[in-house]
Amino acid sequence: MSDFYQNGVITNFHNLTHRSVESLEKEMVRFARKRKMGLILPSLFSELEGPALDNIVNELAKVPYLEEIVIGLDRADRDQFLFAREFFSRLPQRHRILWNDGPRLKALDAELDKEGLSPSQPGKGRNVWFCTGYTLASDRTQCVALHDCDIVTYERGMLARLLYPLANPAFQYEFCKGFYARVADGKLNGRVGRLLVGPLLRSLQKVYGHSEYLDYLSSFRYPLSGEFAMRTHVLNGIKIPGDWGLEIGVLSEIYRNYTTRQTCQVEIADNYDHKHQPLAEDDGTGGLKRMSNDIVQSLLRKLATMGVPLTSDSFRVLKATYYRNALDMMEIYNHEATMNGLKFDQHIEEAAVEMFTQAILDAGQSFIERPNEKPFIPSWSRVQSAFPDILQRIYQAVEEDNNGNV
Ligand SMILES: O=C(O)[C@H](O)COP(=O)(O)O
Repeated sequence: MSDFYQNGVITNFHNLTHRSVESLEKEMVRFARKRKMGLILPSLFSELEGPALDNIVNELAKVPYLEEIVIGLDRADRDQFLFAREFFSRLPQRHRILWNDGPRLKALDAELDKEGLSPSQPGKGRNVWFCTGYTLASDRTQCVALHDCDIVTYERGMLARLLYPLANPAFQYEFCKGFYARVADGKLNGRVGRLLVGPLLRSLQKVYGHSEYLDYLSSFRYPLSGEFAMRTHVLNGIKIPGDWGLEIGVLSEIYRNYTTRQTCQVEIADNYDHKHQPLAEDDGTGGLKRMSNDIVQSLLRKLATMGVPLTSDSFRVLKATYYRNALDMMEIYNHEATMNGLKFDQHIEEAAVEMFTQAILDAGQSFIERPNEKPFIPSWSRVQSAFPDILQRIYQAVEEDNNGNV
């Protein structure tokens, strides 16, 4: 059983009673009469061939309260898209697949690009962005959740818990973030969350001074979790980074647009495991090195927008402060692992910290050299002012891809 600690910044929902999924779903079905619910699944075609997604789809097929499922499919050719249509056809809920690499969506993307409104670099952020556009166009839901497709420990109670705070009409929340402990195979996982983001947030406060924004980010127990949910109208006004800074970027946008009383986090699972990426970029996706660089850049760019003066000298101080903090945290995790009878490999952990230290310097350097690079993807409200019919056209393209000839 979890504790019932509240940090005083945002609301924390814990799993105190291990309430059954059936009991939660019964209530969710009732809520769905007033607040219809959707789900966005950003996916790579390769995930359709992996072990996790098959189980996720089987679990989702049993969910009785979902109005719509929007699947963003990246890196799929025509045959793979047709395979995906078949793969997801067992879902009884209304569902649509966005074939991001297909000719219809690519043509729309090219039009947006001419106005500088396209999320140029491919990645999860871009995939999610198009799915949010479709969700707004479809206009069938009042709240929408999002989760990754590589969760090997998925069970549908995670989704019910994630959506509950938004679905309950008696609650005032606009945004909800999932948290859990990433413990699997007898060890602590979540290397970037544990060894980069946690100590970096503390170090930023030390180097640049106290900030309510950093307090807010630090109050999330798993700021990098890919599981979050919001009221659908929130999607209109948020600008997200197109890369691995997506999760932190979304938290920052929520901070800018809503009060902390409208923000909550919920414990969604007892244990969680997912696909692990290598530290360095030897698998073509950039590994944790690219991920950490994107995350640090997203944080730095946000701090700059808040008037924090970022200089090369301060990055060197930040690097040294982070390194000390990270080693201290590592020792704490070592003790945590030992007491819980888990393995702890100090060499692997320290190698990760060294890589993250370099990522901080590299991200700082990129920020100084190219302050305008990696801009946020524009909000849908801006895109609609340039292309008033864009949402209908995305909707139409997706309908044709899903129901017609491709
Ligand atoms: O959450 C994280 O820190 C990253 O996604 C890496 O996770 P992993 O260490 O569990 O692979």
